Amino acid sequence: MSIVEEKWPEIIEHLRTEHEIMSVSFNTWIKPLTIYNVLEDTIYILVGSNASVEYIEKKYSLPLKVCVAEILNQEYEIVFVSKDDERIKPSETTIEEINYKKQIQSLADKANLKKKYTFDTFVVGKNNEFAHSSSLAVAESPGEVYNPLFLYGGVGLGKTHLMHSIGNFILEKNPDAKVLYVTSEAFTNEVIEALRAGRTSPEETAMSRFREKYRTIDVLLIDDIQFIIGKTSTQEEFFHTFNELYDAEKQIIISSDKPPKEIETLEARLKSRFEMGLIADISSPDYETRMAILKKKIEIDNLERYHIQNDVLSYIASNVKSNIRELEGSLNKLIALYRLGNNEGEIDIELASKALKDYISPENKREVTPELIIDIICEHYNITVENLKSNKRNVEISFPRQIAMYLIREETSMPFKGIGVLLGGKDHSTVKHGADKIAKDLKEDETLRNTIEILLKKIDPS
Ligand SMILES: Nc1ncnc2c1ncn2[C@@H]1O[C@H](COP(=O)(O)OP(=O)(O)OP(=O)(O)O)[C@@H](O)[C@H]1O
Repeated sequence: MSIVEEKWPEIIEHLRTEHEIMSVSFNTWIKPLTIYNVLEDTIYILVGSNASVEYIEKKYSLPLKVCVAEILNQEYEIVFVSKDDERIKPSETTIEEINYKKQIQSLADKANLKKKYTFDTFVVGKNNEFAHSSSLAVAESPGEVYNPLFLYGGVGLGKTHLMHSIGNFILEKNPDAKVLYVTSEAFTNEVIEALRAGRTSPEETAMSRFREKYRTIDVLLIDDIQFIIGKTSTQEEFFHTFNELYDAEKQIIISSDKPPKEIETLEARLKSRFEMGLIADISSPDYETRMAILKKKIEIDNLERYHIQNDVLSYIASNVKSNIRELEGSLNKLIALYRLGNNEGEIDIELASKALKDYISPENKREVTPELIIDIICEHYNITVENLKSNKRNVEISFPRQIAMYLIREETSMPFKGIGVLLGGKDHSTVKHGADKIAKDLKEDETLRNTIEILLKKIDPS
């Protein structure tokens, strides 16, 4: 049973309470809905024979999408289908294809790979063509051509996307390959945990399990290596992992914000290892590439129905220049604003300029604002901003929320009261308690210190 099916009763209950759906409506429209299938980021929902797909789509598609994201912490497209819909009468081959896709999906989950990041969805421009072709070569012949492959470039320019594309490509061609994508934060935290467990248990089983896990991999992708730098024990562990994998001709792919020689605190022996393979950089995209990326995103996310005109896209592409994550964020914000305004009229430049307000400051320089901190925390923990601002108490949400309280307080001059308002109406004492708790835990908890250090570098990379 997929996680979506497992959580379905909770999702519709959440929909019922959040949207105050009357029981007659709930029983007529929502209760009979069943999950037909979940493929990648799309949930196919079967509508009962007495209901109209169009009606349910119009009325409940968006609220349901939001509830799914809130409960599962992941966004899905929702597609309603009726029993006689062509899409659910698969031929023999499509059943096979579906099963194959499901198998690949579960392998990708194990490898920590996001299925949406593939070479097909990556737009190639002058800024990234070398990194792209090197990545493709590595994906086609892992361990054979460029080892290690070292990708570097500024924030939000597609390094992670390319790494996942390599991993997904390899798994698609060879489902038996042992692929593992890991951020250097996760790697560091695993080292810290294994060392801690080793100190309390004499057999040091945690450390040997850690080594066993990392040294039996065929393809190791390690993202944002700059964050392990300066931590002796982690560098040491990484050095040994690297050597073992390299000697066994296993593929290693590393990303960083700088080339190895410019990472000052990187140990010389690691620097020279990284320089043994191929180093490829990604720079900021030019205008044409930015336009192509916006168009690709419209295609992938099925946003054609908003009929966004070229002049509006061009306005976004001309103003958001140096970070593709922000380019995508501007488009999402534009659509969110349009929906909030009851979808009236056309999406025009005036609306686009409102959407861009948070993304560009006068000199196109990024300021450390509370909103930026919230965006970074949500992305880091893979949760939605709505969830962060909600009143949910589960630790997956409440912990990042407390981190937000702490970091906004530390990094901006916003008072507790203002932070509370920004975080969905929390009161002064809740915010103070959250921020104080993180400050206190930081003194004892090395893993938390590592995480906060990384978040701070993401907030202000300079
Ligand atoms: N060439 C591209 N084509 C399509 N989408 C892209 C491209 N480059 C980046 N993106 C998108 O931009 C967003 C940010 O990219 P990504 O997370 O890969 O950046 P990054 O370089 O790893 O950033 P960070 O330094 O923060 O780790 C992602 O949603 C990604 O899909």
